[in-house]
Amino acid sequence: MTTEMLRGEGVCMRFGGVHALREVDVALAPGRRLGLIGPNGSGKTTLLNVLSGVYRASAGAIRFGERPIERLGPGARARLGIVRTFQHPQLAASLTIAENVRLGAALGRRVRGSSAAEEAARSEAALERFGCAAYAEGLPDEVPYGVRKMAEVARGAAADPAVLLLDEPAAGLSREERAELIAAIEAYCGDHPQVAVCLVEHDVPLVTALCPELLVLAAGQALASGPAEEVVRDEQVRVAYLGENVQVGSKEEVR
Ligand SMILES: Nc1ncnc2c1ncn2[C@@H]1O[C@H](COP(=O)(O)OP(=O)(O)OP(=O)(O)O)[C@@H](O)[C@H]1O
Repeated sequence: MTTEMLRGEGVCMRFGGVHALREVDVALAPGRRLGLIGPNGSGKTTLLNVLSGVYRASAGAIRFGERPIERLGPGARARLGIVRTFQHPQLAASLTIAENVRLGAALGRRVRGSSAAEEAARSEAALERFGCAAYAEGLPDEVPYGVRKMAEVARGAAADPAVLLLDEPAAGLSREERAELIAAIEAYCGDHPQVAVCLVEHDVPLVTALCPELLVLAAGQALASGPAEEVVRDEQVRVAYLGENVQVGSKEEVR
């Protein structure tokens, strides 16, 4: 089990004249559940991309434990156990849902040298947990959108990650599907207490039901971070993003 912390320090990302991230610090220690919130275009996806190696930061340091990993691409970072999911499922169209999830498990196998039997067990468990088992032999185009979204998370979970970065896994899901997803992520977290999870999500009651801590981005900058109850009361956060009536959610309320 990896016990390294993924850390971004002073992370900047520019796209031409757009400063998507400005001097953002983030630390994902083992077991941390961090909700990443903020207005549209505030830099949440960019931060996940920079942490997972999809983008190379314009400035700042990314470390995994003591090791600088800025130069590693997404594949190499995934092999270290830094795994991300995408808002729009990135499933291989020619592979079944089960085969897609097995790809995730195979990645975990390369990371940790686990056996083929362990890899198969992780795939089965992830398919079951994230409600995909009944659709396992379907192609992504043949299954409902909600199943594709769940399969995207299942594939990440099957990789046996040290750090799991989830980009809006609940976006576009029905109320029932969201409840199912929350229950599944919650159960996954309960069974994997060492995994650091960073969840990007606009629904604040949902994200705070799963994550006791929040990092708020606004215009690429960290506006606030800390315990969710404090962050949602923060005046700047309310003005920039939340408005007046947002409360933290409990797992029961969002079901
Ligand atoms: N590949 C890119 N090229 C140019 N600009 C980009 C690129 N990716 C992101 N941006 C810009 O960076 C800023 C942050 O975008 P990002 O997608 O990270 O925001 P976000 O907080 O995830 O938004 P949303 O909640 O809408 O998903 C935006 O101004 C966006 O247009």
